[in-house]
Amino acid sequence: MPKYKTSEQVLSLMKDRTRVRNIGIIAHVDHGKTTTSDQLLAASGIISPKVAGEALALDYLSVEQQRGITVKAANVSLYHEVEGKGYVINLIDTPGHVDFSGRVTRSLRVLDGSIVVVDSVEGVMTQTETVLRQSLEERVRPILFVNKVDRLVKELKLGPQEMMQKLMDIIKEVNNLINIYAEPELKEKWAINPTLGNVVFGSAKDRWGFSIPMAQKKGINMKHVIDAYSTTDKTKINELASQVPINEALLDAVIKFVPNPVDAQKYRIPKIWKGDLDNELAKSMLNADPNGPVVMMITDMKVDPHAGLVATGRVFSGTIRPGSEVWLVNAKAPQKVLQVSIYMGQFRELADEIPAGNIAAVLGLERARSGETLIDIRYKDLQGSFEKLHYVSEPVVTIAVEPKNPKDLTKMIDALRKLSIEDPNLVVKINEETGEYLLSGMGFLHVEVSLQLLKDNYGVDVVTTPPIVVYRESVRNKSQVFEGKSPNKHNKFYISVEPLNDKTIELISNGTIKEDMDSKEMAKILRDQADWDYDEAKKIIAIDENVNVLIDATSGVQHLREIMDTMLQGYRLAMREGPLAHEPIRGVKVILHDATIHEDPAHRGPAQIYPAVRNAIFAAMLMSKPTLLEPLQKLDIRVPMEFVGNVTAVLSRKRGKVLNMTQSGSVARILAEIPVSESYELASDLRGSTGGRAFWGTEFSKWAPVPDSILTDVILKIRERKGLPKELPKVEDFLS
Ligand SMILES: Nc1nc2c(ncn2[C@@H]2O[C@H](COP(=O)(O)OP(=O)(O)OP(=O)(O)O)[C@@H](O)[C@H]2O)c(=O)[nH]1
Repeated sequence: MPKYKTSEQVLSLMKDRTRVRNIGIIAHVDHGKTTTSDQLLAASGIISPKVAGEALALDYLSVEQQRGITVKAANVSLYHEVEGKGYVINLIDTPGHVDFSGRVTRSLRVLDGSIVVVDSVEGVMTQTETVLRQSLEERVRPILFVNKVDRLVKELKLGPQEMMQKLMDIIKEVNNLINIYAEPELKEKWAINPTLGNVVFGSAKDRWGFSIPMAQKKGINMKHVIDAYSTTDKTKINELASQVPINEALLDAVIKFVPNPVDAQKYRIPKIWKGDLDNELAKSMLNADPNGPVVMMITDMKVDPHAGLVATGRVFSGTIRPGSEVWLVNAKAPQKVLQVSIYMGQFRELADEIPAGNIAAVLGLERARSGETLIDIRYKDLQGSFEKLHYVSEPVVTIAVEPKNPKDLTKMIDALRKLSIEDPNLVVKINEETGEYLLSGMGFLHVEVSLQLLKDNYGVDVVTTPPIVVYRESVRNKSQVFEGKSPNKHNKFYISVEPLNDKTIELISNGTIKEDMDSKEMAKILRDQADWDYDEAKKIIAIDENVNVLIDATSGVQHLREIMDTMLQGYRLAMREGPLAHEPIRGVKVILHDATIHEDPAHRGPAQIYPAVRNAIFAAMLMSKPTLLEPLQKLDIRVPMEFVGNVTAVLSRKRGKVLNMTQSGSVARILAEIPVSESYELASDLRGSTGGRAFWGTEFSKWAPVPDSILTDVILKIRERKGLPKELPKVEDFLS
């Protein structure tokens, strides 16, 4: 029977850090995360067990309900007893669709364990791999839940032996991924092993589940499962649900295998804290000390129509209370906490204090954004912050929006601002030339869902342009050195460009190389891992957000030091809008060889320096086989063998490429890549051509050059759309 607990009881338990677990449920889309969370919630006594499974309590946004997918990460604290001892489990629901993977990244930061849900029929899919990799990279320990075991009986009609075989295959695949992605010292320790009990088999929908030790203890085996599904009568299924309730199986495993915050922070802090590990802040975090200085990481921001901004995150050290004065490391601002609370589904329950190791909602931090580090104000001089959150996807689809009713403009701008605070992966910009509001997201679905939120939550109806895919500009050759002159002709920069190699791009994208790191350390990594010349690598003076680098190869140029900041700003501005189509530049190494700078500051202001730097970079780019890069999407498709031909036909019509194809039984698995620009109607085309028999997942794959055969056409179309002259840019445009 579920134990019903009040929020006070939960709060008091949170103070005993050995009784706390922070977990999330992660999975490929549709494998059953929400149904699973829901069963756990029902069992904790927060919603009635009768409606669990239908109410989908964590999917509380109406847009999610309409689409049946999880968009927001909702938090809830659960209560569970093992051997007479009570525990608090802070559960974060994470979205499965890849367009929302930014939220998965943020949720994982506050967790110590993850329940990886895998559909027993579909098995391990691309996003299972992605989320498991993210989990392991954050040192968040996985346990496995093989869900929808009923389908093995009802749909595949497997016998006990075949069922076990199928389940063991999934376990093998998961262990294989753990072996690839876990750090060496964790590979073995974190490998899953069904006989120990860190794998649960079950059906979330039918509310039963067991690990092997639990099944042995209760005398249940696969034959009982097959029996339960061999009649239309639900009695036996219900019996199973009361003998081996899913919540008991999963929460027992969580309490046994997910470390408590004190144990977890010992190995997680060295991984996620960027700063001295010997100072008081770090020491207190390593011990999850509730009496130490407050250190908290904010991973989620929500706009509450009544309460204002609600910041949610994990307290890693100290105890946060109303009145706590904290320093916001990124915003560089002091703020005062007004209220603290814990989550009970969509509601917040006020608390007097929340100690280290727990997840808290905090009011009063108007200047905080996702990713912010809060430090007790008395310790603000002890520098340090949490490692930046690395997102696996980038905003690649953009639409322009305007309010249906022009009177709603202010309302729309305010709503867009709030949406982008809540979802840092949603980028809102104004097109300076046209005055349009541009909304960029990680895919078509992400943008569509945001528009619906705009309507549902803020009452703003908008008209939009069709979605536009975002491109990047890059080069394929090394250029000669070009001279860029300032309008007054007194300042000159001599610059060449060349492509960065793939390894360098990877090191910058995954945060291994950062502008603010020690230049010798950076040079060493680039030399050892990316074939750089050490001396050249040491001269890198800027790395911009779109993955380009600037090298200062000059020597003894007079006055260069004085204009360095202006020049860097000019470089960054140039990288934001390239010469071909004003799309951001990516993967380019810019080398400054020489310069002449006017001695009088009056003649070398930004209005002179910016265009000079830009002209030299752009002229060099146009002479080094420039190209556009387009985002590609990875597809993982499962389809009955007889439809393989139809699927590949759809793919090839959309400039797609099959990367790999394997067969298991009568089902084919096709891994493919297609340009995002071709993916707009992919869903209906795939469904249409397979009679609805294909299922698939998508994921951002990479940036790749637009084929030469359509390059000019694509450039001209973008230029036209942006109101630029409808002709290809020429080198002369940038030479004076
Ligand atoms: N047969 C069967 N279906 C299930 C089971 N659990 C969940 N489902 C169904 O699978 C579908 C997806 O379940 P969700 O819980 O919404 O999946 P999710 O992973 O949360 O999906 P997103 O919210 O889109 O990320 C729903 O139609 C569920 O009813 C199960 O144990 N057996």
